[in-house]
Amino acid sequence: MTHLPLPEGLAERIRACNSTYTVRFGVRLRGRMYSFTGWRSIHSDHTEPVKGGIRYDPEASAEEVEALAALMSLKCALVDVPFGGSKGALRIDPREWEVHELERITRRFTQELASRNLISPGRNVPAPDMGTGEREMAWMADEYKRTGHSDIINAAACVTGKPLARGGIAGRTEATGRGVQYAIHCYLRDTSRDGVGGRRDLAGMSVAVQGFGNVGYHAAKFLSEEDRAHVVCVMERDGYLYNPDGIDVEALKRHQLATGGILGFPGAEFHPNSARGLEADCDILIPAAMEGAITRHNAERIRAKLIVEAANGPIAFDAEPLLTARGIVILPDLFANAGGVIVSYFEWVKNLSHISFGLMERRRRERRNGQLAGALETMTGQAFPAEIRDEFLEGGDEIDLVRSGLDDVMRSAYARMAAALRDRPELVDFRTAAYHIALNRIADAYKAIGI
Ligand SMILES: NC(=O)c1ccc[n+]([C@@H]2O[C@H](COP(=O)([O-])OP(=O)(O)OC[C@H]3O[C@@H](n4cnc5c(N)ncnc54)[C@H](O)[C@@H]3O)[C@@H](O)[C@H]2O)c1
Repeated sequence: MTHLPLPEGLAERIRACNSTYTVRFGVRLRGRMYSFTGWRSIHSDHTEPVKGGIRYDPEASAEEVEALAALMSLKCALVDVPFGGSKGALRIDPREWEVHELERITRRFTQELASRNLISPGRNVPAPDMGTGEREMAWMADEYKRTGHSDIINAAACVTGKPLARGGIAGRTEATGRGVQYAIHCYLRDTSRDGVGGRRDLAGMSVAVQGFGNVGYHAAKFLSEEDRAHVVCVMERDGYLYNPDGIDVEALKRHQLATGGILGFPGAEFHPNSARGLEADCDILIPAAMEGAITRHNAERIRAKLIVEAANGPIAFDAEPLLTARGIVILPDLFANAGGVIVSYFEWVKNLSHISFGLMERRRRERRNGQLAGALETMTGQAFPAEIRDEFLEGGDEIDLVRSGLDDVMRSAYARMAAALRDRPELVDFRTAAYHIALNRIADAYKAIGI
């Protein structure tokens, strides 16, 4: 916080997590009792509700959850969504349990959280993260509704990332991957920077992705299908695939779903040492799996010109200077993977307002296009033929509203970082600029309420 003079004590106040709850509970499964440990950490409740995903991971720990909760506070402040930061985890390997067992465990975990106000539409709103998805969110929302702690009218807003049929919003599942794509677009549009090796068009650029789960798969899909980038390398737990001509992302997803891994995929060369894929020849590297993937041990061998942090904290603290010294640009996690929390905010607002966004968007377009059609008819003195008029008046759907909203918020956050970098030369890179903006916002909130 050396670039940000704060009143005495405030930096300390912001740095520390407000609270971290450990929950331990038992579930009777397979004829015996199994014990589970989980956490929900609240970093900063300067704005409520607090927000952050829940991950299912056998390596989860309280320290990791606290660090991720702090990152959520910064992320929300940077992109200007009105949430404080929180994060949760359950120490479990979801692949070891049947679906009906996972459901019982998740429902029991939800009861533990609900009894401590750690899941609540107005206080604390979880979302999916590593190892969880819309299925777990649907179970959580349903269980929350049944607890005595439920705010029944707004119960659906107690978690985001739900399936559409259970109060979710169009585009949430792919929102983080979509945000990664928009983050890259923002960077390439910025003419004050060099682009990627002097290039600004994603078509033909080579991309490597670590982690082919929710975030990694969607980012790879949009970049290859819509921007015509070549996804040349995909890393997963079992190894990495490399094809300099580009990997068929959809075919690989089908293969992964059918076999549980990427081994045996016919469209690329397989290498068993997964982490070596980080060093593959590519323009853009997208780590989208776990923390600390890039360390001081492999940083010197990274060949990408741009690293986009789709995962939280994929670059170790001491690896970053080694990368930036070589001119590698980093789009930091609090910006690059904010798409999830941004669209979560839309979902939360939708649940609380009890309004169908699709309907709203259709009405808005109908009004606007109706006025336009009227003006054109007056100018030309001719009425539109009925079928053309109908097509012209046809409204968009919820997904259009979500995408344009996400794009808007990402562009604004990027513009704030770029302006900070331009106005304050001491902020040397995007991460420092992002931290500066976010910490300022949080500090202002604390100063306003008096600490
Ligand atoms: N889901 C979201 O909306 C969201 C939002 C913001 C940030 N994130 C972050 O993005 C990252 C990925 O989250 P996700 O939701 O896509 O999780 P996910 O569980 O859907 O996917 C993670 C993928 O990474 C793979 N993986 C795990 N260990 C690996 C390793 N050592 N090498 C290569 N691959 C490995 C897994 O097999 C899995 O396919 C996490 O850091 C998460 O915190 C997710």
